[in-house]
Amino acid sequence: MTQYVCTAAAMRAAEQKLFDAHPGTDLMAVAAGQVAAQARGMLADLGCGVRGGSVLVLVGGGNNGGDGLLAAAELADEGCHVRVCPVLGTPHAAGWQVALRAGCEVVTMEQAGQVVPDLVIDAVLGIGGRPGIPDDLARLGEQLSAASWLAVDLPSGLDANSGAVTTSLRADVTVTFAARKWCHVAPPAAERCGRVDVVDIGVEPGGSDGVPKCADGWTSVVDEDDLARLWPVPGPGDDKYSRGVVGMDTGSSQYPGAALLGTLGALRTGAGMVRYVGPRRPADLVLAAMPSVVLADGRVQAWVVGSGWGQDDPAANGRRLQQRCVDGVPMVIDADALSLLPAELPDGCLLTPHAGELARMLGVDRDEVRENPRESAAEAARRFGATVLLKGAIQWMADPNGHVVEPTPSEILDVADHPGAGQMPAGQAGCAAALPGPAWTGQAGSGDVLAGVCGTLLAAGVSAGWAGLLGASLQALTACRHPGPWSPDQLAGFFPEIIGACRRPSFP
Ligand SMILES: NC(=O)C1=CN([C@@H]2O[C@H](COP(=O)(O)OP(=O)(O)OC[C@H]3O[C@@H](n4cnc5c(N)ncnc54)[C@H](O)[C@@H]3O)[C@@H](O)[C@H]2O)[C@@H](O)CC1
Repeated sequence: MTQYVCTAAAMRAAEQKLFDAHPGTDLMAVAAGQVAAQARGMLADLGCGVRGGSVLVLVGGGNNGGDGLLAAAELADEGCHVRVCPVLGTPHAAGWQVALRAGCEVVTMEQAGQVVPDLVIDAVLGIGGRPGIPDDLARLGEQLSAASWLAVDLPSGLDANSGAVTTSLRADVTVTFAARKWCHVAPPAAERCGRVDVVDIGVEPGGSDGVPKCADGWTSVVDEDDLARLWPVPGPGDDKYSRGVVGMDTGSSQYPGAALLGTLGALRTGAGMVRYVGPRRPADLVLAAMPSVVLADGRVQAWVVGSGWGQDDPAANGRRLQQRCVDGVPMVIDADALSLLPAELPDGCLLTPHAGELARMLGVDRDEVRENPRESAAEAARRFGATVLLKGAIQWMADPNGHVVEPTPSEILDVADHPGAGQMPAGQAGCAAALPGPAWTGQAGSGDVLAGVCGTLLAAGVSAGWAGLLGASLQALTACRHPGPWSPDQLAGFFPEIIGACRRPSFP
């Protein structure tokens, strides 16, 4: 099911809403109970159990430390040998008293580094943490690396609102509250979180009106289950036409590689047929590399245009784009075609700019797009009347109405998975994010491949919004499964394996 990812501010607002509705709620006690439950499970998995186990709780000066102290007290009450170690600021006063009363032993950082416990609970910094940790804490983390680590809310030092990393602790398991934060899903931070368990503490996702909206910091982020559920798979009655014919009008004599990469993206993700209609040089290369590609013009269910056109002859590019608009089928409009958009596009088009291209489309500075990616994508979608997938570390999809209301998980579940999979419910405008991938995918040619993948999805009848989200998520997931500097064409070579595996019922 599509997951919601929230910002730290959104989480605080949701907590506040709960406090306003139910004054006096002791959320920290509930959160601590969940932390203690996780610790019990981890100690059982380690074979020592709570009574025979040893736990070290690293405690910060805020509420995250308070969670850790109350969890420490619960475990000590149950006979666990618990040491608490204040590492930053002054510990939460009430939590400290409770932990001491329960018999927790207080140790300094130096003492903590001398004995490796079964389990370390990292309750130093949570959503209130600024990125990075002091050197002595990083050293302690290394000294105790042989222990199992449980992070409360997030490994200390990560930024709740991004996948960026500086110095941080690492966890085998992270227990977080109500919803994932960006550091739990976006690499490379996500790799430091271990397994992330989202637990219910009574805080409901959503802003003041109870609806989880991008504008309030709640984003639907595609996950592997969505890929498994929504990727179009041919049935026994399908043929190449019903699966979808993708027309590629990409590449140029100067940039023939874009034609090859996009066509590869389309072929490796299930297009029934790919027609390539670009210039002679790329056409020869495409056919030599992919003999199933048809070079003749003809009926298509979606066009992919713009990748590798070059910018030498905008007038010719404009005519090229116009020619493809005439068919009236959905199009993926990429790269050099993005600056030439006509006043009216066919229904169901997907624009795939990166930040620089989106800045040019909107006539704003690139930094403005970088600082407000979601809003910029929404503005472009509204202005150009097409769905926008803004490429980057977090890939935002915005629908043409420029609204930021999202399909709810139940609405997503209702869609048939082929064809027409993932149609957004009528009247619902969407803004959501693709599953984030590693930074390795930020390389020349990735966008060309992605355009072809999205072309296959559009041709299969998937809506533009979901085509962008699923295409970008497939590329991210493939790069996660094959970490390292694989080139875009090599990653495209793994697409069939990833799609095949995720469609298997046993896929986790
Ligand atoms: N608001 C609530 O009622 C709830 C909060 N909960 C917990 O509270 C946490 C948030 O608590 P806080 O807002 O107190 O924030 P944190 O406990 O995450 O940290 C805030 C404290 O750390 C200091 N600090 C931040 N970054 C630092 C850095 N890089 N180096 C040194 N010091 C740094 C700040 O000055 C502040 O004193 C959540 O992550 C969660 O664990 C849970 O108990 C659920 C309920």
